[in-house]
Amino acid sequence: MTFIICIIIIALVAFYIIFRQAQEKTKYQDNHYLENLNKITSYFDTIQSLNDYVTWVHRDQIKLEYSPVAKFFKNKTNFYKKEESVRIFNKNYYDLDNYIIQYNQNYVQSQIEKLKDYFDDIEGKQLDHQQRTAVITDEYSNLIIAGAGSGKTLTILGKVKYLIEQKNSNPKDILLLSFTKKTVDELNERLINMGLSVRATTFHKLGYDTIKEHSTTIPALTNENTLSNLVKEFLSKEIFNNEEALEAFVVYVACYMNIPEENDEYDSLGEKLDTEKGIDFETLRSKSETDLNKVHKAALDTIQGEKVKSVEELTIANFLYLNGINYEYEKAYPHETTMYRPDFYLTDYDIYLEHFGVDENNRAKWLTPKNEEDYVNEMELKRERHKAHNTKLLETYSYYNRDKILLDKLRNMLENENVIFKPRDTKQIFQAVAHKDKKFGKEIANLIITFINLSKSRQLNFHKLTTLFLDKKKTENPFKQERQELFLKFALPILKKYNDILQDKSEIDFNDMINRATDLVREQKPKYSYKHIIIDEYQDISYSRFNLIKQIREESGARLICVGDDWQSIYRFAGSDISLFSNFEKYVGKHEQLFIEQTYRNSQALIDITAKYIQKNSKQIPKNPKSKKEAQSNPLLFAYYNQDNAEAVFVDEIKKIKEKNGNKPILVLGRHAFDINEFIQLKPNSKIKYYERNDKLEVQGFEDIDIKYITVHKSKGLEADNVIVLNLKNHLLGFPNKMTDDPMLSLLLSDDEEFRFAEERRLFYVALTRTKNQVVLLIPTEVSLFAEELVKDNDLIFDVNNEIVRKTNCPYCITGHLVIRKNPANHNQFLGCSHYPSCNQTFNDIKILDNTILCDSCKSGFMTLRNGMYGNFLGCTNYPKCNKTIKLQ
Ligand SMILES: Nc1ncnc2c1ncn2[C@@H]1O[C@H](COP(=O)(O)OP(=O)(O)OP(=O)(O)O)[C@@H](O)[C@H]1O
Repeated sequence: MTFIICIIIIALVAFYIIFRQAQEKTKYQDNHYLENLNKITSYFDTIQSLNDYVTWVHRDQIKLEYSPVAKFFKNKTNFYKKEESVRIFNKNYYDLDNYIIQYNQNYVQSQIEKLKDYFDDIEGKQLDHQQRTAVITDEYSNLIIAGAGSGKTLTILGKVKYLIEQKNSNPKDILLLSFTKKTVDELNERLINMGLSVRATTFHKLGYDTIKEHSTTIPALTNENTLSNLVKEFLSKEIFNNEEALEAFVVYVACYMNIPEENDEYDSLGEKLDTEKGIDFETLRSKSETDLNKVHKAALDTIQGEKVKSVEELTIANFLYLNGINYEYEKAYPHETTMYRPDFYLTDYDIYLEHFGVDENNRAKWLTPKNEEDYVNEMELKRERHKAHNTKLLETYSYYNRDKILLDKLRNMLENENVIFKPRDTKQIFQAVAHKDKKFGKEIANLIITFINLSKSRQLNFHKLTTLFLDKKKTENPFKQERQELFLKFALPILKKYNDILQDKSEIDFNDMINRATDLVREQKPKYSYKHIIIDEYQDISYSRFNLIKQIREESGARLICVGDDWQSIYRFAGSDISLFSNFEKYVGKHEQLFIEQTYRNSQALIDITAKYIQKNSKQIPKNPKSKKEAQSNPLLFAYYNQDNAEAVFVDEIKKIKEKNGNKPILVLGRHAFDINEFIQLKPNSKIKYYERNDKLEVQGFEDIDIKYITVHKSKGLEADNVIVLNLKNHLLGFPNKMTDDPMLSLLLSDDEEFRFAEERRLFYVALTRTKNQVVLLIPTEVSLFAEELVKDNDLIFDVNNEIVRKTNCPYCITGHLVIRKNPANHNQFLGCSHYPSCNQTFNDIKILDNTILCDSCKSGFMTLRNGMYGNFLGCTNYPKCNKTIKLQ
């Protein structure tokens, strides 16, 4: 029995084995299987034969091509024993992304080694490692992020040369683009010298050529001043025929142009005052009522009219005036003998108005604890005074600014007191003001131009802009909403008029040209042979230019190489949008990011300062620029001047540069073209002469030095042995120019630029990085925020003798400094704050300037010499409120 069972089992096993073998045989001879196995071989051939940088597009093509094979062999580990290749395939295919990453890294490295000698001589220079990597790396989209003076142009030339000579590219298949005629000319000159037949072109030429080729009608390009002339014309004449625009314009300038910010937004009162400096604080009432000035002239000994001390006060004063509510500013409170001047007195209602710098918890955190305590006590005292004399006091607070509800609150409060609003005729106000102040509202002209350029670049017409605004409206605060609404009421008619004019004349502007070209490419889908599109100065890209390139790529499948420096993006006014750079991924998807950080122009000492300075805005891409260049001396120098000695100081700086550097060229840079005028005397024997025709500055006694004067915008891409930067002034039109960063623009930019003066900071960075040696900053009495910041952040690099470092700061507002003043009544000298009247801190003892010791107990007084029973000692100027003393040996 057992035997029989054994036989059966053996037979079953034998049968099973034979069955399995037969099954295996058919399995391995199955055509489908064999086909797929063959494809594995072809897959490996493809992988083995890769001999170029592999883009993700190419990689995905491979993946797609072999996906049926992959599906077939997925999880089929039982094939592994017989066919090792299936195992290897499964491993490789499902890890292809990493495989290609590794492959590309090896490829770049092997090319670097193989082509060492080749890259040792590009235009006679040895490319550095990052430059070589950038040249060889050839993803479908590439962003090469460079530092100033890091050889962007050399890298681009190296790339073109490499593609043609090493990768057999046809020169016609390379589209090389730059923004200005100047940079294109420079590229072409160098390409010719290198014997390369690729030619660079501007975006405009590309747009124009596209239209010429694909359209039957070729419109004329409008004069570049058409828009600015129209804006000027509209604001000075036509606005009077458009009631709604006129009303909006006056209200905007009066109450909305400057945005009040909560004191807590700043580290100190002084920082707020510094930021607001340059704003015209003369009230609308004073500007439109000439009689008022006469009264003021007599009473307050001022010819400057009614000037207030802060943005909030200006907003309140103008709001009252526009609504026909009579007021007196800082009128002495009549019920007491002590001097108390409430901010506003509403004459027809016997109401006082005070704006207090506190938050919702009655705190003034921007002051030192001691000063805060005094401030809050003072507020309480004011309230008690009004209670005692039974006078009505209305209060507004700094925190209203944070929620942007200052004017709303004010309106409610006044209505509750039955104050009657009798809005004045804005046309009359405008005419009166414009008659007296020819510049009234003119600062807005440039903002309107930028606004129109940006909206045209984004192809936002009248309708789309209104929709966009309504969309954003939901998220904006009431003040900003109102502000935008007003702005659009006068900006949109200008935009409409501009488009109408162009249409009537059958003209287009640069933005139209690019947009039209984009539409043509989209509609007609022309065949392009481009394999590479290289964009120089990519940080200046606008939305419309980007779209044109995107469209051309869709038709050509060309690889994109964008080379730029986001730290140097300075053409927002012409429509450029930095988020196309900083959010590259969002616009192009997968891409390779490369850096070139070795700087050949500036010294390491200068880079340390400038890199720290620009990266304070955390939205700038972090970089680690390096230089092998040692500074000969301080890389940054400060030279102070005033109205009377401007010419002499300028000439003296030229002399000093010559003593140090001989006759090497000097580049003088202004924030605005007119900045140089301050140094040129309007008399025949002026020592400085400026020839606009060729940007030449002739300085008496130094005719043998090549000195050029241009604006920082024009200096982009240039370098010089020495650089002088003018107009480091804290003013609306200083450096920073405070008009360029208006929130109206963020409506049109893809990404809000929240950092204060972000565009101007980049502009200043461009100015600082033009030099091969030193930068001299010419600083007038009102020191620019940027110059102050450099001093504050880099105190070690400046001479201790430097005037700015020796200043004694005011302990109340922190950034003001103490200056000697004279009491007109008794002629006694005392110390006052340079921020007076906005900061009215004083000290009687002027010796504080000779030996400044800030009290470490209250931090708001200074230690001064006192006589006591037991001899001399130092005591705090805040005694008796502060008892701090220091014994003297
Ligand atoms: N690999 C290199 N070796 C030596 N010098 C170099 C190298 N690369 C660039 N340079 C030099 O560095 C200087 C700066 O180069 P370039 O003007 O091309 O810089 P950039 O990046 O365009 O500067 P920026 O953006 O500030 O205008 C030039 O004098 C250039 O010749």
